[in-house]
Amino acid sequence: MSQHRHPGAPDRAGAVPALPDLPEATVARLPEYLRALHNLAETGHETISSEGLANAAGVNSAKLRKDLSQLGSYGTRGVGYDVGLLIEQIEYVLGLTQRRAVALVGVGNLGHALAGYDGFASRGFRIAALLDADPGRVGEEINGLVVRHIDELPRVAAEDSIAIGVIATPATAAQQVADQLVAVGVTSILNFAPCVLSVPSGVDVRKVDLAVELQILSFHEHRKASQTAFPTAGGSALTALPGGLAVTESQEAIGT
Ligand SMILES: NC(=O)c1ccc[n+]([C@@H]2O[C@H](COP(=O)([O-])OP(=O)(O)OC[C@H]3O[C@@H](n4cnc5c(N)ncnc54)[C@H](O)[C@@H]3O)[C@@H](O)[C@H]2O)c1
Repeated sequence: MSQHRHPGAPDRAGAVPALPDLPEATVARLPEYLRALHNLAETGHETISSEGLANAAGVNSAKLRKDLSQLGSYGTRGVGYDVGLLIEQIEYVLGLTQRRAVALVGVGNLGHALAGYDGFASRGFRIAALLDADPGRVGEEINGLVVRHIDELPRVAAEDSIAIGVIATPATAAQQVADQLVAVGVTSILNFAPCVLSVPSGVDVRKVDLAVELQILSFHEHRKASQTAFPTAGGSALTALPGGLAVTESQEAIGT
């Protein structure tokens, strides 16, 4: 089967038909495919097999084929996927054909690191504004951008067509900042503060929490240690849980 354009690609008149409703897990893997494809393109690859792309992206090849088939991309038997075309298709689906302007609110330790990171531009994002409530930070220049006071958000949002707001304030201020972003029309928020935000329907919030990732790894470390610490005699080892519970090795300690 040959590769063809995504069914949701713009028609000749420029109208944008509805995109397919992709599973969240597929959407989460598309940026991994895109990163791998850009690396392949940079190293001179024009085509790539599904196995090759799956390896480069660190996913299972059957899953990759299923994900890409949902974009209308099947590759060509014996040849694989056209790297350039697939980049175009994924960038189209992810809405990366236009550079989206990002406002970063909270320019402390984390905000400084994010504002100074050059990698966003190559992935389709432009940090357009840095905002903070601390007058001591206002006026500071980072990576060519001057930190402005959060009170200027309405003007900044109008001038720079802010599409995405990034919150890097303490958790105590995050809800207020989210409300301010929503009030100026921002409908996508990336929240680094360790708290749950309440937003109206139609506003998408993604949360990044490295501590949660570490806790998940801690669980796996704990689980591996429990498996080696209690060798099985006759098939199933007993692991003590707080509260006098016990589970066999074959059960999950969390989520059963
Ligand atoms: N997600 C992660 O993995 C991760 C990692 C590190 C830190 N964090 C979180 O990121 C946030 C920032 O951490 P940090 O170490 O940079 O803190 P920080 O105290 O150095 O910086 C916070 C900044 O937010 C500003 N601020 C406070 N209230 C504000 C408001 N209402 N409007 C605009 N700006 C406001 C402060 O003036 C300050 O400059 C915290 O919530 C922290 O828990 C998350």
